[in-house]
Amino acid sequence: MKKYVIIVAGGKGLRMGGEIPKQFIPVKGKPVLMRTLEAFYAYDNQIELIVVLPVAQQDYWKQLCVQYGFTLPHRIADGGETRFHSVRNGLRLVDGEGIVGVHDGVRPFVSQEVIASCYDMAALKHAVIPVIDVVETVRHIVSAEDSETVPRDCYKLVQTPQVFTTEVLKRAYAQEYIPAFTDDASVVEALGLPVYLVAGNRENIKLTTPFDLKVAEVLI
Ligand SMILES: Nc1ccn([C@@H]2O[C@H](COP(=O)(O)OP(=O)(O)OP(=O)(O)O)[C@@H](O)[C@H]2O)c(=O)n1
Ligand SMILES: C[C@](O)(CO)[C@H](O)COP(=O)(O)O
Repeated sequence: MKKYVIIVAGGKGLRMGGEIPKQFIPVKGKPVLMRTLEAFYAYDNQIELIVVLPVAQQDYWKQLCVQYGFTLPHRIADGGETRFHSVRNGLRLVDGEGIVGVHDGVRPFVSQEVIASCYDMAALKHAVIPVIDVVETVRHIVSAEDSETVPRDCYKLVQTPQVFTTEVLKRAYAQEYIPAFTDDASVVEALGLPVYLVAGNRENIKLTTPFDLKVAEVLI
């Protein structure tokens, strides 16, 4: 079955701050986004790579590709107002039937095992996401004076790639946007469909703050 991945890199990176958008920051000498694309190409060199970037950054990305000799074939879609809108723009370039993953451009440390298990299970279950255990105690906060410990086994941390049959993801993204759509699973669930969980890898962090960049330098 044909495979696609939509790599979303259309955000503003406000929590990271800095001069360069976080997806272009070099980690051990190579921009994060290139490392992310390479992870999917290493999994399957026939996978169709779709990169979502703000219109204003697309020329810069093309320059970086020349500068770094980056030649993996990929198509570019325009970033949108939210992650939801960026995914929807990327999905417009998915033209056939198959399996489509959505992955954050700023998660370069996804393992080959996790990519493979998400795509393998998606063919059977239609909607699959990787999750990891919560490793600290969790409190539910009502107010500064009113909070309580909750059972952490009832919660998981959600990663990407989130992988679906193309039919399911296209139907999901035809819905109206609501702010509760923070990932692709939440969009698919709004159709009333179940989402299947597989084990993620703990290194698959989302580079969100400057602290994460320090961790990234030691993960390579
Ligand atoms: N309009 C948007 C917003 C987010 N993303 C992408 O979704 C992923 C996860 O989002 P996050 O890490 O929260 O990125 P930003 O929205 O850029 O960060 P911030 O909230 O700090 O501005 C990132 O790869 C980001 O580029 C996107 O493609 N389009
Ligand atoms: C999609 C996601 O990476 C799953 O963990 C995450 O929700 C995106 O980050 P955001 O902070 O919600 O934009």
